[in-house]
Amino acid sequence: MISKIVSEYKWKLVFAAVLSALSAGVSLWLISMINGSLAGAGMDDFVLTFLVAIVLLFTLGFFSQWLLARLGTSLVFRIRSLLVERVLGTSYEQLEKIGGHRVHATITTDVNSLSEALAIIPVFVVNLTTILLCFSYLAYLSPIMFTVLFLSLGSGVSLTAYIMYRGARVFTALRESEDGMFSIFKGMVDGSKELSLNEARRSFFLKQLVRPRLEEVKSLESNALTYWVLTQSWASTILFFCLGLLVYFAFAVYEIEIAVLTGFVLFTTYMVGPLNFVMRSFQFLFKGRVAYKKVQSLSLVENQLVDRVTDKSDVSGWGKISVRGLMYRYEESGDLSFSIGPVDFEVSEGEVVFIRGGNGSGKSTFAKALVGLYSHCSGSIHLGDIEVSEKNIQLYRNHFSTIFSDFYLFEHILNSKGELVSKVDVWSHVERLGMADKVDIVDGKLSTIDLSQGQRKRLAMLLACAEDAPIYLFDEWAADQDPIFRSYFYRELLPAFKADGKTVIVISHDDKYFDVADRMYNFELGKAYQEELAINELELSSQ
Ligand SMILES: Nc1ncnc2c1ncn2[C@@H]1O[C@H](COP(=O)(O)OP(=O)(O)OP(=O)(O)O)[C@@H](O)[C@H]1O
Repeated sequence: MISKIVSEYKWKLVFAAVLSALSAGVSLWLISMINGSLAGAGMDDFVLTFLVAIVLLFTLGFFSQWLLARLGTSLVFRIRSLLVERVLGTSYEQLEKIGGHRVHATITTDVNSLSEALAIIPVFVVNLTTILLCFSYLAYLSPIMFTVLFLSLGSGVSLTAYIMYRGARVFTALRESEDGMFSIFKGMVDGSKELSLNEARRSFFLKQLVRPRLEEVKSLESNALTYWVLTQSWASTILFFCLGLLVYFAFAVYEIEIAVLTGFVLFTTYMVGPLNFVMRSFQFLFKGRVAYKKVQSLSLVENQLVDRVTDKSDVSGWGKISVRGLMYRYEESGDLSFSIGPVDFEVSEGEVVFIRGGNGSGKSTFAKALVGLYSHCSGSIHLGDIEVSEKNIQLYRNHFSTIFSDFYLFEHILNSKGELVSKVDVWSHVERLGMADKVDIVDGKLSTIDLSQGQRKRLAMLLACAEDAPIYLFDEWAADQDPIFRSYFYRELLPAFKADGKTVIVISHDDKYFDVADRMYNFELGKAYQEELAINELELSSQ
């Protein structure tokens, strides 16, 4: 991802670096001009040349800084966009493994660190070049004095490098700890009801979870900052130490012309700025490196088709979905890892299929695998005669509209082509779902989603109906409905969907309505059993 961004911004980065280098070059020119005057060079053209240099310094300095500021904001925009595209392109399975809080932390924290590091690179290179130019000039001025400067500065910089290395390790630990902090913040927002209500839990949460974690972050942060402040102060100190050494050397050890010594003093003093910048940059570069590793560790996938839309109503005539020997295991350490399968399952076009089973028996896990959310399954899924594979998985997924028990209700209502619906097209669904007096649809958007859980589920069904996919999958949808609407769902809505040619897969604990099913599967400990006889039994019970 970074190489892609760097190649996109290559010329802008180079241009900013060239402008900054020219600006630094003009500064050096000014200093050598002043040094020349101090050494007794003529003053004939001094004023004019000096003024030209000053104007150049301002113009180049302004444009290089302005360009870099714009570059910084463009980089944040580009990295953020790319990262969002990658999150959207990455499978649900992978995101579930990563954890929402880590993705969120990366989008907010790592993007800034990465763009800061990238934006600083041109100025870093320029300052480093300035230091090298100063060195070359000083080496030319007096090789012996330069050797003294180089050796003293070199040993100081080696010590700085060691301090920075230690500091970088703290930054990695700090970033890991921040992930934990974001997870706690997520719990605080998601669990605000429970925390507001329950004093003991709130106190435990604050004392045992929040404070220790914040303390840890604070201590790591101040540790890291100590290293950087140490580096900064050391960089300035070492230069002045070198200056003193040079003066001592020039007078007491080795007789040096005063003009040469002035040159050394001027240039070494000038180097304080660039050297400080280079030292300060390491903090951002190290942070950027940690952020880069963090982004890489998420294994987000580049997906060129992330904004493609296929008309869902075009995916008809599929006949039958046949699942054979499907197995899936959650990645977890130890013996506690749950797995489903081998599962054999079938659903034909126009059927209403029920899935039942105890809590934790694997119904939702199977449903996610069935609709193509879990790709690392063994066994096979056939859509008609076609085997579902990596190549056609999105086409397969387009057959489904789902409402899982942990669904997210989006505000915008889209049709099968992914366009915003008009109110007249979907209002009959709103009425059918008993929501006409609760919401309106304005420009394809729900007027409100601040509703009860049962009502939000009805709106989720409205969104599913608007999408017009051939297969609906409802995971314990009726669990939050009142008895009247629950009965309406099983007795009226499901048959109506079937009459409209839809295929419906329903995960349900409502044994009172199992007679609605054309086919029924029972899950136990991750295994599925088709129940032919149970329907007859339930028909009796419902009479
Ligand atoms: N994200 C996950 N990571 C790891 N394991 C999981 C995850 N989600 C579920 N499991 C495991 O899978 C098991 C089955 O969960 P699943 O949600 O499929 O059950 P279910 O039959 O739908 O239950 P319920 O009727 O309570 O909704 C759980 O007991 C748990 O061990």
